[in-house]
Amino acid sequence: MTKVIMNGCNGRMGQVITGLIEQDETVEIVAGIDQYDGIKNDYPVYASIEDCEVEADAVIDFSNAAAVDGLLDYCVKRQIPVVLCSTGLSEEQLKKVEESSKKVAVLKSANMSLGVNTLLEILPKIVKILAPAGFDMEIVEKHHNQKLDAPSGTALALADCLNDAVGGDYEYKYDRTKERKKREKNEIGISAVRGGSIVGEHEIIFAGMDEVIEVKHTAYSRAIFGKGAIEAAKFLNGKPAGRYDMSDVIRG
Ligand SMILES: NC(=O)C1=CN([C@@H]2O[C@H](COP(=O)(O)OP(=O)(O)OC[C@H]3O[C@@H](n4cnc5c(N)ncnc54)[C@H](OP(=O)(O)O)[C@@H]3O)[C@@H](O)[C@H]2O)C=CC1
Ligand SMILES: O=C(O)C1=N[C@H](C(=O)O)C[C@H](O)C1
Repeated sequence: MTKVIMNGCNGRMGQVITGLIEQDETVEIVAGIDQYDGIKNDYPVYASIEDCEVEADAVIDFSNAAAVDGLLDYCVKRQIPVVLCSTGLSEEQLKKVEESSKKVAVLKSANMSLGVNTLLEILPKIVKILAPAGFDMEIVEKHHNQKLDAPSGTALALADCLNDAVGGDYEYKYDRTKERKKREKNEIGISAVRGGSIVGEHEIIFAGMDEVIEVKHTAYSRAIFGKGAIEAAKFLNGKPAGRYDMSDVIRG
């Protein structure tokens, strides 16, 4: 049995995970953390993680970037592995993730779905052929109108994946309105669309001379992220300090 603290338990993802865990006998939510107290859960809910002294094997976090510093301090202090899913982290916070992972097990992933993590595995092969052949690379992501961060964490992870595959010299372009000049070869354009209830779409466009390849992932429900996060919590249970990612979980 993996005992989980759900950080952000009353949010969209927190509630999806609460529902999924009710159907799974190998995992249990022993406490939730959320400032919003308008939802009745079958587990105790604390307004602040510092107040939670419940024994747990892992924390699953779907809250927001502002909550991440306190969360990492808590997990290091109490030696509880953490599945970190909130996006929009600053450079400083990313460094803190790295530092914290020297003291406790940290799995950080901007996208917990099998589909996106499979894309991250296969994209390098495509990029290594198309980028040297002169194809331009652009990413378009679409999300619901409640999302706080832009571009999405997944779009940035996809851009890093493309960039790393071809030597890391590409520049990310989020806005082309400020300058009047042609597109540079070493750019990866990243565009964010926000509207309605779109769960999440990520499209990678490889545009060459007279031909275009589009690789697209569409999330039709939040369950795909929830399932991945639960598997990640089970995987981290008992793991030593270190940095883990979804490829570790998928490969077992
Ligand atoms: N890695 C992945 O696969 C995915 C990542 N995400 C990311 O997860 C995060 C949450 O997404 P989503 O569930 O849609 O967002 P929601 O806003 O629906 O849920 C977040 C919840 O966390 C609460 N919260 C805010 N501050 C804290 C805090 N300090 N401690 C505990 N809880 C807090 C919020 O309360 P209040 O509303 O009062 O602020 C809210 O109830 C986002 O960063 C999103 O980008 C989302 C889906 C998939
Ligand atoms: O906020 C969301 O909803 C999502 N956020 C993640 C991101 O920023 O990439 C993952 C997913 O696309 C949904």
